[in-house]
Amino acid sequence: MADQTGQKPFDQIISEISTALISSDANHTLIHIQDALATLGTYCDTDRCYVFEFAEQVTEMSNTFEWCRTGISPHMDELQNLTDHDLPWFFEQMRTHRVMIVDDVDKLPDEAGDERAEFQREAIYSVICIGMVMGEELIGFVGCDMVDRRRKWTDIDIRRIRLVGDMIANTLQRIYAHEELLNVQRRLETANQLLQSQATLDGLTGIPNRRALDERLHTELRRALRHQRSLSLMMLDIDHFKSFNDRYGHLKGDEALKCVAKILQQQCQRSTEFVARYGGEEFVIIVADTEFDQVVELGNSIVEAIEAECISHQDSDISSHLTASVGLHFERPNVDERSIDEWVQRMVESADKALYAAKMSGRNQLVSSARAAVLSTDRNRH
Ligand SMILES: Nc1nc2c(ncn2[C@@H]2O[C@H](COP(=O)(O)OP(=O)(O)OP(=O)(O)O)[C@@H](O)[C@H]2O)c(=O)[nH]1
Repeated sequence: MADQTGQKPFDQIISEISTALISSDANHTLIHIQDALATLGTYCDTDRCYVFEFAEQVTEMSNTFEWCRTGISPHMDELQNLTDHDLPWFFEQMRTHRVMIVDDVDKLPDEAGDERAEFQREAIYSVICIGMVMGEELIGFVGCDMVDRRRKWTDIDIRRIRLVGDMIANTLQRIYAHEELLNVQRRLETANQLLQSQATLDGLTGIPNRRALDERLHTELRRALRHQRSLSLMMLDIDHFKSFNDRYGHLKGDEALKCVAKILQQQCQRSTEFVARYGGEEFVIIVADTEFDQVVELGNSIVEAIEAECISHQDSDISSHLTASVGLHFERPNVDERSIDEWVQRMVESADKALYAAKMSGRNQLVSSARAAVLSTDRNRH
């Protein structure tokens, strides 16, 4: 209800601002805090109203909101990061009593010399600061200044300032909680991304692992079936890697695996090509939508590039350098009653058989599944 001058009562306006604050977003929240200070300043007939927030366990403070009557100079910009070395008496008052009420700045005690000088610099005659408390913690204060005139602060002034202080403290608590929530959310997203990449990348070589391969193979098969395009799978296995490890040690073995992974990535840079570590000393290359001859060419150039890297392997009976064998399965999948899993299984088994044939027929070479079938028939014949 409005009074005789047509003004709404102070408590009613503050209650309206408080209601608006509860449902407002971050930007409007700041405007509503500013409105609350303006209402406080106007109703209490002060010259300046402001909020300071404490930091570093109430040893530092900054002016974060300020309202000034027309003609009164603002000081917010210069009142940042003030410490208890700058204003020791003031900090002590706030920490101990959580209020500071000064009717006459000239009558401040001797130990408040720094404070008196600061208030006089700002032409403040009377000042009042009421602490804002969150739980048990002093988080800041709401203050009012009288400029160029003295004033005896009344109980009504104190009640009004405290009311606005409580409302702002609750609002700041909500803002802090929201910011903290956003921070936690950001940290969770980063952790999730890391977990995701750790779950799909091989720890030693940094290339996709078997899990990633599985996903990609299913995706590529679906695409190949949909568009009636070819799909190839190459399984690569380092030759005599056990004897390499035995002669040069496991660490050198790890280095060799990293080197092979790097060669594979260099050789397979098209978007239709995908390289993964299958496990142990085995790697897999998926090649989508590429003709058989080109896939064979790519496979052969991988075999050559690995030997050309000249990683010494004195215990190999094929070459004095590390070599690898490749089994290739080329497929033009047709839509039939087979499930994707069955298609995947067929391709992997077939490439694996071809790899076995490559090993059996001398290593350091590529064998395709078609030739592997011929080789196995030959073997049966002998
Ligand atoms: N250094 C190292 N060695 C590995 C790793 N994973 C598997 N190996 C080794 O790879 C070797 C594979 O040996 P085998 O499966 O007997 O095959 P191979 O000696 O390569 O013989 P062929 O495949 O027939 O040419 C084993 O000695 C494994 O310990 C690894 O991450 N690091």
